[in-house]
Amino acid sequence: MKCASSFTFSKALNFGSLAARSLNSCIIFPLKCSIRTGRMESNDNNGNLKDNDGGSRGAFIVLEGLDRSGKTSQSSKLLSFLEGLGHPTELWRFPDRTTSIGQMISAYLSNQSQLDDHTIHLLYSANRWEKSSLMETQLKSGTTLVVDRYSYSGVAFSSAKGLDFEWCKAPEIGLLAPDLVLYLDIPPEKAAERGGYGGERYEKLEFQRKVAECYQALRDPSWKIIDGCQPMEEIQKQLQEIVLDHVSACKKGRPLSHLW
Ligand SMILES: Nc1ncnc2c1ncn2[C@@H]1O[C@H](COP(=O)(O)OP(=O)(O)O)[C@@H](O)[C@H]1O
Ligand SMILES: Cc1cn([C@H]2C[C@H](O)[C@@H](COP(=O)(O)OP(=O)(O)O)O2)c(=O)[nH]c1=O
Repeated sequence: MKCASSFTFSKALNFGSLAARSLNSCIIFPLKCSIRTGRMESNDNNGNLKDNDGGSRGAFIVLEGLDRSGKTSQSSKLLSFLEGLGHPTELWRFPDRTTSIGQMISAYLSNQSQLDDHTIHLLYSANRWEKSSLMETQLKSGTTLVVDRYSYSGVAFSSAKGLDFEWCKAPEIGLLAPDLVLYLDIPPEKAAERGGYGGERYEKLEFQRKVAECYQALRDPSWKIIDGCQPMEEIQKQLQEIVLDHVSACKKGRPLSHLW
C-alpha cells in the first residue's frame, strides 16, 4: 500500500485534535431515533431508588460491513429490540451528513465535489470527532448507542484506495472505542445484487472487493462476524443474543476505552 508523502503522521494527528477542539463547541444535531438523557437509577440495598454514579453506562455498539451488507436494516431492528427491553438507546450513523462537515462528505460521495483522498479521509475522521463529546455524554448518561459505521469504515475504505494503513488509523487515535463491533460478512458480489448499487462513489464491485480485504486486515478477535447472507430474521436473532451481554456489562460499570 502506498505511503502518504507530503502529509505527515503528526499533521494528521494535529488535524484530528484541532477538529475535535473547534468542532466540539459547535451546535450539534445528532441523527437519532430517540433521545433519552438523564441519570440512570437503580435500587440500593433497601430497595430505594438511587442515582447510579458508579460507572454504570450505556453500551457503544458498532455495525460494520460492505455497502448493502444489511447494516442499516439491522441497526434499526436492534434499536427496537433494546428499546423494547427498556434500555435507553439511540441510533447513530457515520458519516453524519447533518453537520457542515457531513454535508461536504455527502457532496463528495454523490460526485458533486472532488477531494484529495487524504482530505476526505480526514473529513470523515473530523465528522466522528465533532460527535465524540456528545457520544461520551450519552453513554455516561446510560444511553446505549447503536452506530452504523465508525472508524473501521474510515480505515477500510481509505486504505482500499491505496492510502497507507497506519496513516489511515492515526486520526482516529483517542476516539472512544466501541464495546462491540458487529461485522456483517457478505461477499461483495452478493451485496451488489441487493437492490443494485446507487450512484454513490464507492458503490462499485471492484472497489468493494478491495474494501472487504482491508476489513480483513483490520479485524481483531473481539469482532463478532455474522454471516450477512442469512435471512434478516436469523441475523437479527444472533445480534440480539450477542448485544445483551455487552449491554449488561456496561451497566455494571465496564470502563470506556479509546482507539486503538
Ligand atoms: N439479510 C438480508 N437478506 C436479503 N436482503 C437484505 C438483507 N439485509 C438487507 N437486505 C436488503 O439489502 C438492501 C441493503 O440493506 P441495508 O440495510 O440498507 O444495507 P447497508 O446499510 O449495509 O447498506 C436493502 O434493500 C435491504 O432490504
Ligand atoms: C464512516 C465512513 C464511511 N465511508 C464510506 C462508506 C460508504 O460507501 C459511504 C457512505 O456511507 P453510508 O451512508 O453508511 O452508506 P451505506 O448505507 O451504503 O453503507 O461512505 C468512508 O469511506 N469512510 C468513513 O469513515
